[in-house]
Amino acid sequence: MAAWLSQSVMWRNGSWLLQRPIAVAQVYSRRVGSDSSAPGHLYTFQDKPRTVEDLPRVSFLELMYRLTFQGFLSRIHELQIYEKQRHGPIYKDALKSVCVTTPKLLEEIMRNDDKFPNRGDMSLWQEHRNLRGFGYGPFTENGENWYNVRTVLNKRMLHPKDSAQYGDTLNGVVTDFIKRMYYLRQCSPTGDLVTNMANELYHFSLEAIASILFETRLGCLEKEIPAGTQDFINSISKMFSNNFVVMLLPKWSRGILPYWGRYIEGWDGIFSFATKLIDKKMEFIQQCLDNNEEVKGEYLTYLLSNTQMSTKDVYGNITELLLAGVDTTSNCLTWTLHLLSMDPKSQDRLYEEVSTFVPADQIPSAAEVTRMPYLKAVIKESLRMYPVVPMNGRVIADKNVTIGGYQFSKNTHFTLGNYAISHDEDTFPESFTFKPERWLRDCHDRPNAFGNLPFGFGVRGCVGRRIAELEMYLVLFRLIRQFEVKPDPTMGELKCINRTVLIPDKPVSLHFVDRVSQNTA
Ligand code: HEM
Repeated sequence: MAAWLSQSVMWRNGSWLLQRPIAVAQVYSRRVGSDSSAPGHLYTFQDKPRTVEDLPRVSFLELMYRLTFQGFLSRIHELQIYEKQRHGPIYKDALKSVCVTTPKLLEEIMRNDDKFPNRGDMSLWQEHRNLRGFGYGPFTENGENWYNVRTVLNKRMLHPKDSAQYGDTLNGVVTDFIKRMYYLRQCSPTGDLVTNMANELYHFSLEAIASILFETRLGCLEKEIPAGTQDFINSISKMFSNNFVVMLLPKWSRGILPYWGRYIEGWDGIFSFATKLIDKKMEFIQQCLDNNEEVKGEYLTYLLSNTQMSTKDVYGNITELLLAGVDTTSNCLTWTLHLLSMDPKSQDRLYEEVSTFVPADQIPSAAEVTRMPYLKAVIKESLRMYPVVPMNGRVIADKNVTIGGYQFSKNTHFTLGNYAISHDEDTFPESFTFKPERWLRDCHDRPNAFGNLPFGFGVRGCVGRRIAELEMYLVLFRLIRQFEVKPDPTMGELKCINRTVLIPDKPVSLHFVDRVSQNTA
């Protein structure tokens, strides 16, 4: 597993998108009639409709018991399913947030979302930006300012035709990754084993997103990873592993205990890496202008030369994009390869598609991969089974809302239990079985779209979605066309744990059997 992920021990309200509990936890006693689990109907025994007071509740002590004695701390995503079984699909959690765990309830929330949707309190991240004079990025910004930021960031990124322009850049990274796979296989005793795929894919994802954001190659796929890049990876680890502790400790302890200092050092390392690359690009653009040359470039050039964004805001935005673009795609790819290795039938079907869609000597284009139904279905099903972001949040601030038949006042915080939702048996029969076919157009019963929203929903949905998908399609296509992926029998059963994102509980080893030498043998 990528070094920083394995070191990262935080549980930030279960989600990397929400970095602090919304309020101090309180212990509640259950009210009479509160354990009904039939949302969507008004309360029949009272004149007034149900309110938040009528919801089933998880107490703080119960939560502590589950995390410690029942071992849910590293399996917080599974706790969603556990609590759903006990309390029904909507309940109040120990941190005063209302949890929803069915596609229908999720849809109700999303359809009532604010004009400027809000995931919750991000003040801890904002504090670092304030301290160092950096602007806020898409995660830390809220309200109208967030909307203005997104209007700029969305261009050249969000629309499929925008992401398609990065096809060649990404293909260059994929080519280097395939070369690295050959090198790693060669180094293994069997000649085809790669022993820490998550780590390899982490480097691939970092190289890929940096090649788009900074329009430069970092060298993460070389035999030796450059020192500066390794410092950046370590800084991410440092920031995340201290984030949770800092969140729990009172502010007065910051000068006494080491965590705050480490947390800030982590952020400083992340920003130092990103700002150096941005400064380099600014110098390049200035040189072009001084020489009366046309300024050509992709994402960063666009932000620096075609928008009104100040330099401190470019620093803030690009750094947050970079942070979001690494462990998300790398983990999804790790799970996808694992699932395919365990399911030869699905892998054969995927191989058939990739080997017939594009001639064997050609590298697929962005347009080609986005037209391949089975390839897309495989990624979608992998994200359903292992949603990279297993829990998300929304604060509905504009208005009072009725969700599942309960009335909620403005500013209610909702926790969206993505993991329980995408394992909802009514929507996904045999929800723990990998079935990419569910997502094919000719499937009779295509599932409710709200059952699987791995990239979120609406205007606040993932800005990197199209780039992430393209990157994953291109690399998966090439890997499966080149190799038959087989499990390593010595690895044992792979379990899923929650470390910010859903990661495997041990390093993933896979055999990559070369299809060409296999066919000619
Ligand atoms: C498998 C890959 C990815 C998954 C599953 C994923 C998932 C998500 C989810 C669930 C959200 C929250 C959306 C919401 O609240 O409705 C989000 C937000 C975000 N993602 Fe991604 N993401 C992925 C890759 C990326 C990449 C590659 C980038 C960078 C290019 C990125 C940048 C962001 C940013 C900046 C936000 C915050 C958007 C905002 O608040 O306006 N993500 N992502």
